[in-house]
Amino acid sequence: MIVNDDFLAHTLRYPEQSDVLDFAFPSGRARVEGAGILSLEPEVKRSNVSLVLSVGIHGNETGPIELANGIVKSILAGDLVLGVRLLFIIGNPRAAIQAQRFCDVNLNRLFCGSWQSQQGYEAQRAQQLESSVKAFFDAPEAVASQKFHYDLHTAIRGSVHEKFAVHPFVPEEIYQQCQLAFLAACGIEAVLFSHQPTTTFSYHSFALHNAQAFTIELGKVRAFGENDLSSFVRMERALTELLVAGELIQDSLSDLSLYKVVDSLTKDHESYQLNIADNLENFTPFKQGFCLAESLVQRYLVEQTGDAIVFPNSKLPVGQRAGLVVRAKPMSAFNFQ
Ligand SMILES: O=C(O)CCC(=O)N[C@@H](CCC(=O)O)C(=O)O
Ligand SMILES: [Zn+2]
Repeated sequence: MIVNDDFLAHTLRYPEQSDVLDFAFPSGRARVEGAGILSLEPEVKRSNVSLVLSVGIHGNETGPIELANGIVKSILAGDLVLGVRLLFIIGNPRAAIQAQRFCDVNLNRLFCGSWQSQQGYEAQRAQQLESSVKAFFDAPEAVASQKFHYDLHTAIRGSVHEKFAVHPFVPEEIYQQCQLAFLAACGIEAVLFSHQPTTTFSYHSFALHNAQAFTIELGKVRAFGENDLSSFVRMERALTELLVAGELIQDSLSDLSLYKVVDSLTKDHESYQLNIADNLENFTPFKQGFCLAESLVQRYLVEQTGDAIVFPNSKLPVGQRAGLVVRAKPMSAFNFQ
């Protein structure tokens, strides 16, 4: 089996690959650790960054897969010189082939060991991804480097802010200004600050590996070949600069909209429903007292005018997250270092 420069094509061709494959590329050495998992070690010594770049954790979120695969292709072909350590992950190859969000269960709820109480393809996949990330961040080469994980997604709905990021829950509430300035340079318009730990992939890398880690939403879900790659140019430029020069390019924070997550909605009963239109956009605000969700168990009333919903979804099993309620905050409400 030979890996050519197109790792996406390789992954879709061999979605069940379990063999490890080592090969050289013009600026370093590569290892396919399993289906959709490619680690790249640059030739340059003392790389100052170890970056996990994951895409397609949800199989049908193809825009980020095409974007990141294009950059990795340029590195493998020798058109870009890799300057940092990279673990490139195409998260859910089986679901990507089926053009589905997932096969058995939502992969992005199975990290931090949650896969242990689940069965099926995604449970096995979460275990495999956790161990690849651990090996990557625990490697001796990572010791002196900064650890980053950017987990790229696209949203099911349209959004008032087309591109936005989810910041992991940080108990001490002190945030890294240079990461937010990097997100701004990537073309991110809004950041949500989580209010509690989760079992998402990015939270896992933050909590277990002390990485600066974010879920990044780059627009709306579209099929392979239907993405407008020109909408990713700022993200592409910022990632390329990071991969080649090890630099987080910076943009002013002044255009970023900041939100605190105030509640996580949970589907608490089969009768659970969200009282919103199917085409309502993420970040649409509500009036105080609006009954946003209800079931035979309870009702959720909006606490404050302006509170908005992100990721609303009630077509999921009881017990799962049905959306995040967020509240806009001024920059002065946050502490940065
Ligand atoms: O649009 C949606 O409803 C889902 C888009 C998506 O997959 N978002 C991530 C966010 C993860 C996080 O909260 O950090 C997810 O739901 O897994
Ligand atoms: Zn997703």
